[in-house]
Amino acid sequence: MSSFEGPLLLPPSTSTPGAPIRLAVASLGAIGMAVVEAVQSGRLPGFTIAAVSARDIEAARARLAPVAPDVPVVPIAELEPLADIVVECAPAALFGEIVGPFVANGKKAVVLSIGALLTHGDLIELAGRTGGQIIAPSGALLALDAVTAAAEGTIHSIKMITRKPVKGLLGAPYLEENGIDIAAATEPVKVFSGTAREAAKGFPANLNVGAALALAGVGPDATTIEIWADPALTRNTHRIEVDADSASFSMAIENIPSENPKTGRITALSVLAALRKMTAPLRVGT
Ligand SMILES: NC(=O)C1=CN([C@@H]2O[C@H](COP(=O)(O)OP(=O)(O)OC[C@H]3O[C@@H](n4cnc5c(N)ncnc54)[C@H](OP(=O)(O)O)[C@@H]3O)[C@@H](O)[C@H]2O)C=CC1
Ligand SMILES: O=C([O-])CC(=O)C(=O)O
Repeated sequence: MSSFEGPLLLPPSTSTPGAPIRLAVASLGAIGMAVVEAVQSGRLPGFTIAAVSARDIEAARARLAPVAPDVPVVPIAELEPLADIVVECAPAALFGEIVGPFVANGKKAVVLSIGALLTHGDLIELAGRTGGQIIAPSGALLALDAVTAAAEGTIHSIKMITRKPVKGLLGAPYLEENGIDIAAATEPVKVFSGTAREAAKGFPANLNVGAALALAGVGPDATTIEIWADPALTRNTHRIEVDADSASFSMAIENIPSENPKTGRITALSVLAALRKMTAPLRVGT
């Protein structure tokens, strides 16, 4: 259930026709900073960074200074009036606080903490009532185009096997709650096998891709996830295996970590691609 308890069903606010689409970025970690840098460098024509939120406002101002010195850094609660779309790329616990005001006002939210969507169904319903939209880009995963297409028919089974370097999994609540110590692992260790719902709860900062796969396909209780800690790996790898009445496919991605070892570099690029598709005269892929 969402913690958001703000105003409901306000009329959508409109931006001036022809004006750039105003983005709010919450927060300024590996993904947020990469998005800000790309927009500021002109890689995404038609968009502007209107505001950013951060835990440490002064530190964020210092980080922005070389690329976006004029962009205001404000508390999360002040973002919505300043922007048309929010890019949610903060810790999952802040999801409702960030996304709620935008969808309540009929606006779009591009969300990365997709695991949090499994407990914020109310915000999806709210967006349905206000005309807002929650957009979950492919992020660090691949093949969601084929999974959504297959889900229009019947998917018999869907599974993801994730293998990460040890530092891509350290600190996950599931490991701590179950006394699983991977810090000294010298060979691959299977640390989890279960549903996407259980994986999202146990690995909230490490496995948003499992929730994305579940939401694209057959839901969090029918999607199976296996997680391995592999000390020999340098990349976060995800392999998905789908058996459907339209096709069978298996695909894998090897993500080069960003400055945050839990997060693949491709994730921020996926946000840019999703934003670009919103206004592009040609859209490729579902
Ligand atoms: N959908 C997908 O495929 C993927 C999703 N993700 C998810 O995207 C989200 C962002 O990832 P990433 O950029 O790598 O994360 P980072 O840890 O790099 O950044 C998170 C940012 O949030 C800030 N923050 C922490 N607490 C607060 C607070 N109370 N108020 C405001 N800001 C706060 C942090 O500030 P500080 O540095 O001061 O702590 C940091 O700047 C995460 O939920 C992650 O799990 C990541 C990868 C792939
Ligand atoms: O899903 C996530 O949160 C991050 C991830 O696995 C990746 O970047 O490869």
